[in-house]
Amino acid sequence: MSVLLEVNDLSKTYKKRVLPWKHNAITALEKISFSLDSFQTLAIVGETGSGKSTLAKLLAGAEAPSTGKILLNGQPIFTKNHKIGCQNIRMIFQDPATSLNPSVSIGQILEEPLKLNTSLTSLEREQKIKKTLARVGLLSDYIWHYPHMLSSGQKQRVALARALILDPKVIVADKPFAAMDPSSRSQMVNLLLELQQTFGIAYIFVSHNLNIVKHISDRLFVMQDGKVVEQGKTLEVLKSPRHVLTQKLLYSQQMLKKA
Ligand SMILES: Nc1ncnc2c1ncn2[C@@H]1O[C@H](COP(=O)(O)OP(=O)(O)OP(=O)(O)O)[C@@H](O)[C@H]1O
Repeated sequence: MSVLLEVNDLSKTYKKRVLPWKHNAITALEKISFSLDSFQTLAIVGETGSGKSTLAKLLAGAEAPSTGKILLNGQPIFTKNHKIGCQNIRMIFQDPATSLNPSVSIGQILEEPLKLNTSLTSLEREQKIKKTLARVGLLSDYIWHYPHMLSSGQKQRVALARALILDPKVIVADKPFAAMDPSSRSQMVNLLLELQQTFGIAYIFVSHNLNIVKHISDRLFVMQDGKVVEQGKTLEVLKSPRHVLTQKLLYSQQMLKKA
């Protein structure tokens, strides 16, 4: 049987205009290959500008890769069938304040992916929205709320509901807790773990927070300058980091804790 997600030689080079007639190539992500199964979480950490968000965006189909393929259950997605990719790999962004349209109600935000990707009737969509809100711990009344009426933790739950609503196999979360207070953050971590246990979702989790990464992930990639410089089982990498960058990240996290 094939693995859930297989990534082969995925890379991204951006062209940046430096003069009106001249572009420089920026390799945001060098060729990367890996696989991930249901119930697994891969965490990605690294320095600022190391290519973490680029990898997340490529995996979620938000950007086209320069090279490489993404296979889901052995089938190429995004290149051949964008819709299957969009349904099965969903993304949660860093800042729900900007990723949720402020002029649209929560009900409409959650209905949009259903309208675009399913043939559910209006009543079925409403039922699915209420069920999904309950799954993320929000009352069905939230359908009538607007993003500005919610706390940052509630907004991120709505963003999670929007990701969950199509019953995806993979969720890519790009620094999803960066704008949250520690208590809402730990509630969200527990919620993500619960959802994984129940639905077998695979997570790709980009973060700067090694404590969360330690708690939530099975495997870890450490990135620098568009390359994975260290990888392995999360607990082993964090216990005996071999690369100097991993050691540096651990050291700065420990210093932050002491401060
Ligand atoms: N649309 C773009 N056009 C040009 N360059 C880009 C673009 N997006 C990212 N880059 C460049 O690619 C590199 C990797 O950026 P990326 O956002 O993936 O890093 P990151 O590891 O997620 O950083 P951070 O942790 O600060 O969010 C950086 O040099 C960045 O400037």
